[in-house]
Amino acid sequence: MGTVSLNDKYLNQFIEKDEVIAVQDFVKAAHRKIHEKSGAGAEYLGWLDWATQLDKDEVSRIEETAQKLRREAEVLIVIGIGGSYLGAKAVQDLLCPSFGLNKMEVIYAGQNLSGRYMEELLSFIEGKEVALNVISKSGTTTEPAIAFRVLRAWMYEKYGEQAAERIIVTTDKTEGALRKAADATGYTSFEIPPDIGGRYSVLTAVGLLPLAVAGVDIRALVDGAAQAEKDLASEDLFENAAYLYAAYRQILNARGYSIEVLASFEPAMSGINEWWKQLFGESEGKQGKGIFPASVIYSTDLHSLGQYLQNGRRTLFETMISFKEEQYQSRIPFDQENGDGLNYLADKTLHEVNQQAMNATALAHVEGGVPVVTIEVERVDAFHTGYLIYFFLKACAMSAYLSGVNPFDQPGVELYKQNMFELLGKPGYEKKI
Ligand SMILES: O=P(O)(O)OC[C@H]1O[C@H](O)[C@H](O)[C@@H](O)[C@@H]1O
Repeated sequence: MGTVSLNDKYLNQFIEKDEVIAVQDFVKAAHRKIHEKSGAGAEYLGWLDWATQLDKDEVSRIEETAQKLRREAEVLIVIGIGGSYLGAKAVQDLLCPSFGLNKMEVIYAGQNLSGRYMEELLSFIEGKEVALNVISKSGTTTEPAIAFRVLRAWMYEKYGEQAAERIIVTTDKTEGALRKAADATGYTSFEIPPDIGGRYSVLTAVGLLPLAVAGVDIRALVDGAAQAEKDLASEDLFENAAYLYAAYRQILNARGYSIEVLASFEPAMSGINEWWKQLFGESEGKQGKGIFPASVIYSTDLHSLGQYLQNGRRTLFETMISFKEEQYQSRIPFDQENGDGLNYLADKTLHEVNQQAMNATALAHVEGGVPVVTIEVERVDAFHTGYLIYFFLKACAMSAYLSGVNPFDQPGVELYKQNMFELLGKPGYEKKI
């Protein structure tokens, strides 16, 4: 079965093979850091073989809980921020129908502090059967904690003590306020492994429970990641597409291409774009280094940011995601009048036209001085999505180590929190502003 591969035909005029060969030794050294767990942040490498090690009983428990929630609720509100929601939302966006065909709605809260968002969400759930899945590894993040407080009050108002049956907690095994709440109230709970950081956690209960509720085949998702784990285990970057992608990124970065634009021709990829931005942005953006992760959805953005990509500052490179298989057969009809002049496309599928839009865009951008690398994904399904996720996790760890930073911490996220606590008068935070 074809899976996920790298196509570098548009890169050849930007990168010589010798340059790639020259980074091979660095890749091997970073590979050892990952596989021998000897690099910075090595205590967060639990994701590396998670998919093959995952306890199948835990998957069954997730599926049973999901079935119960699907029976008892019409809406699941997933409360979380960053790595505690982006992965589930990404996979849901990609695999579930775009237009409300799902019987069970899975929606998100706690990823912002907008009063408007909360008010509209509360009106939306009025009169509906609701369940909550509150997700926070630390159990102390302010945004989801506030959302949980508001929504938990709503749940107890509606269901009384029975509300506890409809609240699922996903958090650390022993630490944090959420773990205490789960232990004290008897909420059903799932553990986030201590050796898997938030942005690497989509294949744990963090992502799997909401996705199972949304109707995603979570076993196939995990199987895809397990396949990638096997396929992407070589230290040789010519045999490991994730490492080759990481090497290309760093070679380009060293030449001043410091912005990477992840481009898809499939609107359902917008969630993956956001997940990918957190993964690479938090992993690499430190010590004054890092490739800035940006994203576009085409054709939409060909008619807005496309101009910049074509003719703006030449500091960006583009990573295009292409889905090879034609899974949807929507065709352009023949029209007798041909008033719009589109009969030359009659009987072609939208997929065919979209593929040509992609080829045309890549050619144009290369001509405009933008290096383009393509990640080809065989088809859109749970298996290939799991594979793609693991591909990016492994590439990200490699790329961060190649640039000399710890892929698994995010020290810079703390400063705004400190300032916010000071401004809001949180006990224990001295005024410096
Ligand atoms: O799961 P939590 O502990 O609530 O953390 C949620 C998010 O918090 C911060 O934003 C971190 O920078 C992220 O890496 C993390 O994913």
